[in-house]
Amino acid sequence: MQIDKIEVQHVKMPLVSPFETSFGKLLEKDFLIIKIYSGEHIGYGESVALPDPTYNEETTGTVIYMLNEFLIPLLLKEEINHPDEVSKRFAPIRRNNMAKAALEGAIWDLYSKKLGISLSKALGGVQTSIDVGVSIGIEPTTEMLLSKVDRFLSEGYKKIKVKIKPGYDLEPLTKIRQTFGYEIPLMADANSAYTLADIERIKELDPLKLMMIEQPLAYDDIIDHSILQSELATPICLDESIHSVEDARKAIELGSCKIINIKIGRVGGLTESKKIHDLCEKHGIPVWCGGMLEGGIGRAHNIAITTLPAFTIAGDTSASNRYWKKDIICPEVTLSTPGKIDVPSGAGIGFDLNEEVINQHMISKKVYPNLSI
Ligand SMILES: O=C(O)CCC(=O)C1=CC=C[C@@H](O)[C@@H]1C(=O)O
Ligand SMILES: [Mg+2]
Repeated sequence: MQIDKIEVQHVKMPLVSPFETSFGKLLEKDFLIIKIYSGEHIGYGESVALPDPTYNEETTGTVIYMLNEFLIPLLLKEEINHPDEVSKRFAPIRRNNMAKAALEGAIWDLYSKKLGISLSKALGGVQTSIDVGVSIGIEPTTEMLLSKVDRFLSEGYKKIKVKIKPGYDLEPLTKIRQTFGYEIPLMADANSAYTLADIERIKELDPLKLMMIEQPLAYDDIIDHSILQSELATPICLDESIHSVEDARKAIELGSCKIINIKIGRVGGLTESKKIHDLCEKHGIPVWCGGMLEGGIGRAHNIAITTLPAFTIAGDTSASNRYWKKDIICPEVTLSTPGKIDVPSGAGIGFDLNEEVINQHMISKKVYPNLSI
């Protein structure tokens, strides 16, 4: 695939409502749109890094730096024939997975557009519509939390994920169970807010019969999680600790989790996501696609990977209007039937870009001509 030029657009969009986790509050999201031009086709990618290094070590700023100094020059060095070659080409560069995934995602989109097939099909996806859930931040009051749960349940979302932290855990979750019952698919995400010293407190959540508790312990741990999982009835789902198929293998071998959340950006791209999916499928570990409050391009990539068979649990990929007044793609992502998103059948990600929205929120744009041509 010949690359004619690469464009990186930096946009900043306000969220429809603040999103608070155990590590901070987000009012807007700044992110990068990657466009890779090749003949008559353009492949689209999105950097999902947050503005601050609080979820992981990357930020939009570090992604810009890595793209500029290392990854784009490496990508342009020699022709790529298949998207799987991108992660191999980037392998000498340590971590910076979200920067790598942003470019690799655009190459996957380009590749499937050149073949005239959907990204889902190019990845080996089988589902034509996917179950989706919603992630709810730490809310200022229990009433506000309950009203959000109520709204999202009425929209049919198939998984309600609630952010927790010490002091904001048992009580709000119990209130949700008392109000909506034990049938609703409820889980909690702690974003590493606890340590093993909190084991008794975490075990108090077991009677709530949560689908899972996501990343209760340190962002870089799989040892303590294995100890916790051996004492906890609730399945642990790892998010922050899994950066590669190797991490997943070790976590599965240690018994650190029973479920894995795959975020394309966190693991360095779609090729690695597929590898983690395949490994989990082999070991009977269900997976689901985590979200990073993506704009429409990232959302479209999430939809495509979720069509693989072991994605048996609804992911975080909610409709565009969960986060945006107007998304950067057209059509926007909507629920086709309650709690479901139809997988687009058009070539590549299957969505066009809404350039008007992008231009309205654009902070800067950089163009990289392929000087080797
Ligand atoms: O709806 C989404 O995109 C998921 C939002 C979400 O839960 C998260 C986004 C970004 C960082 C974290 O706070 C978090 C997560 O840990 O899964
Ligand atoms: Mg998480």
